[in-house]
Amino acid sequence: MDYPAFLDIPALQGVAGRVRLPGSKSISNRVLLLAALSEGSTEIRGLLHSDDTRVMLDALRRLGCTVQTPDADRLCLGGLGASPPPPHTGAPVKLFLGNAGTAMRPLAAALALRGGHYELSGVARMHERPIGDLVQALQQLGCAIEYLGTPGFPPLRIRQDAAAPLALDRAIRVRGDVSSQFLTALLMALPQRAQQRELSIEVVGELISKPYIDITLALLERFGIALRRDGYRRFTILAGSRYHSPGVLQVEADASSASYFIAAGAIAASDTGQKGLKIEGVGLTSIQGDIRFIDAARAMGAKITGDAHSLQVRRGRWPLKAISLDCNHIPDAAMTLAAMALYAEGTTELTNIASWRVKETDRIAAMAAELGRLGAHCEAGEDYLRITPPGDAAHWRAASIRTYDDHRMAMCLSLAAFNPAGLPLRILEPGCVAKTFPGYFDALLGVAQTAAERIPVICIDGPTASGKGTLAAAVAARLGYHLLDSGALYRLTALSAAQHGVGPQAANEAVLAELAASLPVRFDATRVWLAGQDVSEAIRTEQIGMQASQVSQLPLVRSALVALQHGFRRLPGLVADGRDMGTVIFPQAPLKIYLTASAQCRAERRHKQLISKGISTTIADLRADLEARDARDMQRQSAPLKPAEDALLLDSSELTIDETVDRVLGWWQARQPFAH
Ligand SMILES: Nc1ncnc2c1ncn2[C@@H]1O[C@H](COP(=O)(O)OP(=O)(O)OP(=O)(O)O)[C@@H](O)[C@H]1O
Ligand SMILES: Nc1ccn([C@@H]2O[C@H](COP(=O)(O)O)[C@@H](O)[C@H]2O)c(=O)n1
Repeated sequence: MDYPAFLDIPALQGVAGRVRLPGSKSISNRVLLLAALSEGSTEIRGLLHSDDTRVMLDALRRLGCTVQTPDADRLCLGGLGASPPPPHTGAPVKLFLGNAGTAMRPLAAALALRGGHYELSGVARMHERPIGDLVQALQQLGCAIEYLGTPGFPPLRIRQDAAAPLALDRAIRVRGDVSSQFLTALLMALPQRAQQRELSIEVVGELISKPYIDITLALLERFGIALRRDGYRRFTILAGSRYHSPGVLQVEADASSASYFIAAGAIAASDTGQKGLKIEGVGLTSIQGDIRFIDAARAMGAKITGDAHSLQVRRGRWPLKAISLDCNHIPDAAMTLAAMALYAEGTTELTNIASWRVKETDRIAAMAAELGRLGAHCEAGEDYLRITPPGDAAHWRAASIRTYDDHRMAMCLSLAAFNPAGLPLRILEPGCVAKTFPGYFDALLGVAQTAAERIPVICIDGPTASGKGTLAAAVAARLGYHLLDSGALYRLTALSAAQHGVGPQAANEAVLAELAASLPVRFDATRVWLAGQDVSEAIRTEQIGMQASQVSQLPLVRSALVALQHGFRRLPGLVADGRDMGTVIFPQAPLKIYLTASAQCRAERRHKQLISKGISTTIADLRADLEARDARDMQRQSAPLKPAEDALLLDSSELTIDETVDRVLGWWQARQPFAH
């Protein structure tokens, strides 16, 4: 999925419908590693496809695991099981783990205990995320693991002789108060060495994020590992433990990702008669700790019901109620409470969140800064955050939100688009959501509702071959907006008419209008389908272009296509190219461009375009054709081609494509309210 450099979200009003969430990141990466350590193959269903699971999968492939994907929902991973580790004397196996803590920590432990020669590295931020307590615990055992950069942080080198004895007769001590991932890493790695004896881990300090340990324990059990435990202080892996693939394993949808939609359901009004939002793939009995977010959301006012596999959310108390909460049990989802606090009466206090400081970014500082940008007042401490929302609608600001390469910052702050002031919101670098939820914005905007007038439209009208389509597509891509190529609809009508043996002349107006009104058309990112047939090329011929120009003269045909064109106005916005976008179809559009170029220039461009497709023609013929088409478009009675009164004129004769794009984006930016 290509994300733009920023995404502007218009003010949102409601949510309704259903949303299907991607698989849990925590479960996905644990299951991948456990399957890799098992004998035989594991079929994993519902695996999350994101940056973090991709780096884990790449690493497992490099380690020798086989990976097959029979379809989009299933992945079969062949485990390493009893196969011998690579020699510690050979060249290192280099593993790049991006910014995935759920890959770096468990792999470091698993490979140190497996033996071999490895180098584990990640992005710059990963090299700032602590791993010293885990490394120390492994060094206590006698594992040969060292830092390749700053002590206490990745990158790491592991050079471990698999045959060398390890100090496994006493309990391994590991700190639990910095990251629970250190304990998870040891719990998943140690069963490799538990065939002959039982192995114990002792947690030093108060364990944080206990629910993540519960996920680890539940999954260890699924893979055949038996444990004895004393609360969260001591864990003993029983002698004879060995990883067995469970065969098939279904990954639950991500409970942390659910938190954004739970919050949206609690914040956004839904139309009378609608039941709010249904969240599918994760339910009330989830094994993920972040499911307890629903208790906090309920305390703030959300109405949440559900079953084992889904949740139903709607707004209850309004405004929301401010809460004071120890968030140790929901460290990731708690960030969403900070966004909900924007809509609460009073000050919300989130405590015991020190772990936020060592995540993808310093989340306490980042959250305080960005909520402040929206008009909230925040007080940030070492391990707490207090949020007082903007006093009233007048105190909200149209903000340009920094996301710090942190997916959760982007997703949480997107909820500010429901602000009562009706202000749009800009999210910078929205692509960071790919870490756990690549389709997040499509999912949110797919269930969000707002008045059509709030959805911005940029109209680009002009004569044939002036570059409208090229410009419109580039502007839409840069803004993350939808695209309407209205000429394609007239071309489709002409093609459909030809297929039905109906000529494009006025005598057939009623039949042509009927065909236009019921075009069985489907657009995807790059192709156009008519009655299930890919007609992307068929509608682009000069002959169909000429017939399109003829059918477009007919008022009944034009009216028949209006509703279809309005249907393209979807969140977050639209760039529409044609002849009457600014004058007839979207007369209230906030930006209208009338794009021209000299007839000679347009004929030359079209000539070049056709030659590149292997179609031979002359510039003179093309010029005559396009002038005839322009004359017909400009002189027709119904919706003639002309600049809208408030259109900006752009002559591209002397401009490159990039220059026209920059010019339009410059005009667009100048009209946006975002403070920098
Ligand atoms: N500023 C420009 N400089 C040079 N070539 C350009 C420029 N803008 C567009 N072109 C080229 O001109 C050709 C026609 O552009 P395009 O198809 O976008 O025009 P159009 O106005 O959408 O045409 P139509 O009216 O047939 O839909 C394309 O090959 C495109 O790459
Ligand atoms: N809004 C529009 C768009 C197009 N037309 C007519 O359709 C013909 C084909 O359009 P292309 O942009 O794909 O070349 C064009 O010649 C116009 O006559 C229209 O009327 N209104």
